[in-house]
Amino acid sequence: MVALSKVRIYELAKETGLSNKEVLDRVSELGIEAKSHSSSVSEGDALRFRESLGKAAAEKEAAEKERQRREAEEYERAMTEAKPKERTASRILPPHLRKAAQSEETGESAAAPAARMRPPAQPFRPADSGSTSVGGQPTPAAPSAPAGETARPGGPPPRPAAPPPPARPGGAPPARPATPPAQQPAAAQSSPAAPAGDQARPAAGKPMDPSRAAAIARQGVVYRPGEKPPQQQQPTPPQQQPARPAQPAARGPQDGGARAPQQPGQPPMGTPGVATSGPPRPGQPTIPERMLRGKAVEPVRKVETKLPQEGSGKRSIPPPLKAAPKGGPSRPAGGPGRPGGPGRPGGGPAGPGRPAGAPAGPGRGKKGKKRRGDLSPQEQFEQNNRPRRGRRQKEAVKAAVEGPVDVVPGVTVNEFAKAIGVNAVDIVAVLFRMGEMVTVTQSMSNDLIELVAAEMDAEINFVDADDLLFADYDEVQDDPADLIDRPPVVTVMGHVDHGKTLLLDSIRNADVVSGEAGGITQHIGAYQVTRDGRKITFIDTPGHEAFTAMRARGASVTDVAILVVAADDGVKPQTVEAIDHIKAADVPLMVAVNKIDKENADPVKVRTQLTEYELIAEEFGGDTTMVNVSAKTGENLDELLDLILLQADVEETKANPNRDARGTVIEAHLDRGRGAVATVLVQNGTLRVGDNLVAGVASCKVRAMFDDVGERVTEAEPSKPVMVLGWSDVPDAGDEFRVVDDERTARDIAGDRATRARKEELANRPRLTLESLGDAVQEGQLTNLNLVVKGDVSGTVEAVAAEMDKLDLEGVRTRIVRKGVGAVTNDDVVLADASDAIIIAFNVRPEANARQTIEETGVDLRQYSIIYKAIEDIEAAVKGLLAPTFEEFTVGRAEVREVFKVPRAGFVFGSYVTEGTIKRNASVRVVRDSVVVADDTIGSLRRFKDDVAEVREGFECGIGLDKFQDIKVGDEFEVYEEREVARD
Ligand SMILES: Nc1nc2c(ncn2[C@@H]2O[C@H](COP(=O)(O)OP(=O)(O)OP(=O)(O)O)[C@@H](O)[C@H]2O)c(=O)[nH]1
Repeated sequence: MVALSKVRIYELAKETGLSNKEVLDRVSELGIEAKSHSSSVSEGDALRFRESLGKAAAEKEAAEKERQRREAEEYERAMTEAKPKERTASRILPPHLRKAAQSEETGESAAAPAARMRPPAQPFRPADSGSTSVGGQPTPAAPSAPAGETARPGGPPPRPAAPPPPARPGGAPPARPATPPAQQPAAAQSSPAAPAGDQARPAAGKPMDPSRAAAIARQGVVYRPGEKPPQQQQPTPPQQQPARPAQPAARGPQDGGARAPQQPGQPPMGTPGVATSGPPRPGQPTIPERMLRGKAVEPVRKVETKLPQEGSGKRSIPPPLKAAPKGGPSRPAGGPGRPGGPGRPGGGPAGPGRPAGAPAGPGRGKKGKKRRGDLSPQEQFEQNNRPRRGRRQKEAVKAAVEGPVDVVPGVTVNEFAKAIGVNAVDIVAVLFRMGEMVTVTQSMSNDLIELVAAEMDAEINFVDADDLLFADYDEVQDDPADLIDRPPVVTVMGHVDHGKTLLLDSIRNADVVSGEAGGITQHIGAYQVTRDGRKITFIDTPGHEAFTAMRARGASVTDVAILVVAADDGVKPQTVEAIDHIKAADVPLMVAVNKIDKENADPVKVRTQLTEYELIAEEFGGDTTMVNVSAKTGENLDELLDLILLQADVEETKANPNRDARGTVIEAHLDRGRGAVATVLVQNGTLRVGDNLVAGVASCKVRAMFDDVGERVTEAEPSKPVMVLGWSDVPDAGDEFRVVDDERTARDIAGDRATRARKEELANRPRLTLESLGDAVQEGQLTNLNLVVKGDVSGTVEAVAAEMDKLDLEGVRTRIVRKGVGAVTNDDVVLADASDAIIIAFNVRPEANARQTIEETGVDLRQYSIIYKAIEDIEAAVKGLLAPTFEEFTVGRAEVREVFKVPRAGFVFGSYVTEGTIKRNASVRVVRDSVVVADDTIGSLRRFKDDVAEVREGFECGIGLDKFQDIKVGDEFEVYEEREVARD
């Protein structure tokens, strides 16, 4: 501490990085008298002033350090424990995606990514005011100055209360030795000497991403409001370094994690070559950045190689460097692995790059070292942040899973990403480039899945969910010894009134009359008759509609199709349709030429007509069995049955009764007394009472079974139709039923299917939107326009509701199904979905879960801030004249984590991009607690010290707004743009 009796204002300004005016204002607030920059205050007052700045920052930093330390540990542990692929997937998930992932994974794996998102071991250092840095003379760093020497730049001695070197910048005011620019490089170098551990402990107590604020602050981009950091020097922006820092090396510190602590006397911004141990520089990717870059192809390897650095600050300290080979231009030693190294040669010729002989930091990929070494930091930064195209994209988006991947149609982006071993964010990015805005929880169409797969070189097979579910069952081949003949299953089809029903009845009645079956005939959708001791199963719903409906559901139960053609009527349109369906199903066909008892019957003509459809009777030399019958008299019905059995012999209809049953629901209905009942046809295995079934979205524990004559049975062998009781719900005809292990499994599977079915239905259901209003009105489909109105204040809501009521919409009546104050809630969306309503939101936004439901349901949410605009839109929409061909799209969201005040530049809001992309000059709304509080433009966008055009999801940035400055931590920036949309 240097005791000074008097300190001038300008000295304090220089020391703290504030402008003279700001210092004056502050001392004035503290009741200290000072008129101008040359006024002096007592050392005691100066100390009060410094403390007023540094106290809060110091406490904050301490907390931040502790948190980051924990995160760094967690990160390392996670990286060590996690399997490569898991790491790949989770690491790069931003917080809001991590949350989704957490629901699917273990708490630990979900937590790991969180830690990974922040650069570890970065104590928060309030940015230096920049007064020195901005104008900082790019003094070449003392090339090979010994660490010790460099550590203490010759600059002015630290201020009295200066904290120990490594410690807190933002901390005590005294902490800042106002190091003259020229000496700062040396100061920075001192940092390597500091215990790596210190640095490795991330700072931060900020509940919200302190590392980000720290990173930004360290870069001298922004400052904490009201907490002017003590004279913390800014790391030199790479681009200002005389000698280009070798990027890979420059990244070392970060990668390594255990950074050399930053000395109070850190090099000022602008000082070339500084930054070795300092915060990440523009060109230096933060950990999340690196993760993103490395993710898809070799994410694990990349990170793993860096990890050692991170934690190796202590275990692999390379020997101090005298001089980097080739005078390594500013290869910042800062790597954790070289705490003792002469930190940074500020670009000096003898920059202590990698210690001689020291192995290249594991964190430096070959590529980085070779290809990026010649890039300036700025170039490298741009390369890091540019949209993934070309080589980088190619690397980044390749599927990590080799070989074909089974994909169930309708998978979400998250699920698909997991399946092919990439990060969901990559898929979102790929789709974004294709012009598709999707979120990770959204389902992908098959087309999109194929496109993404092609883009990422993933080989995929579309599979049915059930195929996967019951793959084990299906893989078990029946032992031929277990196979027995099963009754053929017959379906009757033909033109209307040609006698299908009578034929079925006659066959059955003949059978009943024959006494081969007892009990009272029950129409359960199918029945069995016996002929010469062999059974035949008839589906007793005639006509090809049922046959087709079943086929449409994937059911294939028919072994033989009987085409009924009335001999007195010949081939008719539905005869032809039936032929087509039977052929399409590739089912053996027999023709029953019916009504031969009638006088005008002409069976030969029928045969002749059928030849046109490639059905040549055997007696004509063809291979189609045709029998003349009379359903009325029963003539030749026995022959028909015999021929059916013959056909079955040819087809070899066999099954294995010694396994769990599977089959098809023939029909089902809700019975008043017995609940849901379904007739099922067992196609393989044996169904027993007590079995647990799942069919479509229904599950069943078989309570009881009845056969086609009403007899209670305890089991049903192959081809036996039985009515089953015990269903949770009414399954659909054509649903396949399977036996599963237990009731819970059955319920779960059915529930999953129901959810999936609902999603599919919603995805395919045309939603009422303002764009589709006109058409709906014109088609007479819409007479009531339901609206849900939400607003920020009740006055607005009432005004909107009143205006909507007054709308003259040409016969369409508006009906406000709900109005209220506050954010659009999930329930609002559910209500809108159920009532096919459009949501009008005035200055309010949907809550997170509501947003998700909107995505899932497709409910149209319209956000307005001007009432007449809403009225105009709805009026125009009803008239089918909705003019705007532009629609507003939210392109990104960012959460404000820190607010900084930059002298002469206003406020900068340290933010984390939670979704999409934040773009400079883009329109932005400030949303606070789901309420829009401002509409503005992004005036500045920075990554560290660099102005950038855009910042993507998962990255931190500093955002400046053109007008609105009253931003609070926790506010959300909703960046939007208007895009031309195709009108239906
Ligand atoms: N004479 C005679 N009449 C028959 C014969 N088969 C059916 N019919 C009569 O033809 C009419 C239609 O018979 P259905 O069995 O209802 O014909 P369908 O094909 O089931 O008719 P849809 O159910 O409307 O498609 C009835 O009046 C039957 O009595 C037959 O072999 N001889």
